[in-house]
Amino acid sequence: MPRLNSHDDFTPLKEVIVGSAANYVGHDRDVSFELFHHENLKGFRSDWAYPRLTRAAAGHRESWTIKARYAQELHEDVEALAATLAGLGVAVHRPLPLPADAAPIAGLGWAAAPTPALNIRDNTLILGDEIIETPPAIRSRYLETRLLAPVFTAYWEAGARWTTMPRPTLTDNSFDLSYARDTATTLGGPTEAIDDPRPSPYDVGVEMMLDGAQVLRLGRDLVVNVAQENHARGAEWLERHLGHEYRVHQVWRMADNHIDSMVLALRPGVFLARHDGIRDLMPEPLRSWRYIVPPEPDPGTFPVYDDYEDLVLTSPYIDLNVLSVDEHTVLVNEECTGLAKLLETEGFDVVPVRHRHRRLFGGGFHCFTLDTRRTGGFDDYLS
Ligand SMILES: NC(=[NH2+])NCCC[C@H](N)C(=O)O
Repeated sequence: MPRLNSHDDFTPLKEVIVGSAANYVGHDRDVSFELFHHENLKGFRSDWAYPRLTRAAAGHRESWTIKARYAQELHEDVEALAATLAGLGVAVHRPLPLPADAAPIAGLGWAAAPTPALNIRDNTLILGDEIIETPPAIRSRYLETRLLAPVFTAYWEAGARWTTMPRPTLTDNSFDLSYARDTATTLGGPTEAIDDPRPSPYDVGVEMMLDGAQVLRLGRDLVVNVAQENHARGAEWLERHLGHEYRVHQVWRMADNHIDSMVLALRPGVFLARHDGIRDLMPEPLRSWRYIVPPEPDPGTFPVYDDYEDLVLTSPYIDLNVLSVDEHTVLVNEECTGLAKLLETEGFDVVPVRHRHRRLFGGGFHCFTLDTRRTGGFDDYLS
């Protein structure tokens, strides 16, 4: 195994981990899930269609089944993504697949059904030669990085540093609700009301939670999205851990959590951004970069889902979540022709890749991958 080296999202990609969609059967709609996906779920009208789910408020686990056809199609698309990357000469590593009959996992005072290591950008941050497992905010994802342990072990054996941020207990009282309160139209819903935390003997107060996908990596500069106190504590940990070598730029509420469908760096000096206002939310030294803004998403390019049965977890801007193979080559959803054309006009080579159910499973190509070796170094892109 060569050495872990990944400082950015755009220098030539040599090795990557591609997530696994195997056995993605459903979601446990507990308080941690409802809160994390609040922005996309708040408009979801199932609260009156599924009164039976109010049972969850009494402490039952409620699971939400994903239609087998969608899970199968997702699995096909993810396997094809891995094959495309391998075809481009990138060494592809994979997590362990979630077993078909995975038993629920348990923490102190809770249990949740695990989901596969699919959106692997979320729970790990690669900074140079260091693997940092970040503290999950969703209970069902608590052990997700264990499915990556064989790959991480191989990198560790080849000299990587391997760190785990403090693990949260994830009781109801661990969560800062302020972002959801400030932005929501309704709180709670069909399952567990997020603004009615139940006391637990394991309560430790508001905890550190930060996903790798809240961090944009640019060599020695990191842009970290902070939307509430859980994130602020995670960002503070990162600053103390990294010391003075890195410049950590906190941005306030660019998104509810992940920023990789808001802004991605395509090459030094060029961002892909959801809208031009992103520029003003970025740290001052990055406002002079060029911001490429794709055309508004075309609703006709998404599969038609059932309003009541299919949980839509992402915004229609999810196709902005591209993956760069180098400073000229970008993997783009084949349905997103507007974005592909624009990137071609800008001088990029576009590799179209199929990904049908990006709205059901929370991510696009950037979310589903974790680049472990690129040629770029600990560079200063601001000077
Ligand atoms: N790393 C990820 N899972 N990113 C996905 C972010 C999706 C974002 N919440 C949206 O609705 O567009």
